[in-house]
Amino acid sequence: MSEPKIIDGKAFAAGLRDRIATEVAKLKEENGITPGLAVVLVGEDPASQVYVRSKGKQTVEAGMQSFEYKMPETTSQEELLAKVEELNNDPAVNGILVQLPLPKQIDEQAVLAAIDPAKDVDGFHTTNVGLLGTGSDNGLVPCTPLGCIMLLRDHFDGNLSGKKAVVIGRSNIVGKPMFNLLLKESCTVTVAHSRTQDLPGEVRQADIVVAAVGRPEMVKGDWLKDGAVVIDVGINRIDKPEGGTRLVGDVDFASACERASAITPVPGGVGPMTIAVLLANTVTAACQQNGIAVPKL
Ligand SMILES: Nc1nc(=O)c2c([nH]1)NC[C@@H]1CN(c3ccc(C(=O)N[C@@H](CCC(=O)O)C(=O)O)cc3)C=[N+]21
Repeated sequence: MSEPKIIDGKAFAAGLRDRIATEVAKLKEENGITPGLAVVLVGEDPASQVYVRSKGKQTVEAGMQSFEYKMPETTSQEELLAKVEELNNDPAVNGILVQLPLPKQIDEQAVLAAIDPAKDVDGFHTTNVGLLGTGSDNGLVPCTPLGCIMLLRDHFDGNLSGKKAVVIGRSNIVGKPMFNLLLKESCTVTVAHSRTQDLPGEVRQADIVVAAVGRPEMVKGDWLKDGAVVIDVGINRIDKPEGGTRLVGDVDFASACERASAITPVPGGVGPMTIAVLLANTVTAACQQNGIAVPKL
């Protein structure tokens, strides 16, 4: 194989944000609506604070309103549910994201269930999960998997039909919605996980490999079929031998480059797409709430 194409998620996300900004300007001008996104962060996790800050910055850059709520690590479930209820009832808020994971005294499912499905820009509410699972176009779709699909559609000029895809990982946040989205694109989809018997053998069949296991550099290049397209969802911070840390994906990038025809890097691949799609979902939510046709982004 020659060198693979590096799928530049960072550049794609920048283009997507430009298209979002154009749509937001139109919504303001033609409908008098400024979409608003509320992000709730419970606790002090430094990585989460970084993401929340970039979400806020990019929301404002796209011309939307950003509301940020920082709550202490000791917040009770009752207090967080009260905040969610307040945001559900706030007409300036079109999208609500409660940053995960939550502290252990809080039941994550109870909080996700409390978010108004129409404002659920993460797409984690069972109503939206069900809409995606039944092939509906009316729900809100989780940001990271939708970002992966956008990169794949772009790479394959919109046609994924009949491709064999393997999704590694079965989380509610990435693996399961990714399965549903690939199925909707008429791929033949296998979901592999920690109990899969012959993971390299499953991966070897795939035209498209989506790795979302959270294990640094687990997927090796010699598992891949020649010419496979690799989407690496992992973001793992590992120690460098010479000191300091670096980010790596769930795929061993160097060896994967010897087999893949295209691959997303880490950083600069799927990660930047996640926030750009969150902004897109906020526009979608604002349009759906106001009976306006959802723009194609
Ligand atoms: N309810 C909820 N929804 C989320 O969408 C959500 C969440 N909780 N909790 C935390 C994770 C993490 N997350 C990322 C967003 C952007 C990058 C990103 O932009 N990464 C860049 C830079 C990475 C870096 O330098 O740290 C990259 O991969 O190139 C990564 C990770 C959203 N999350």
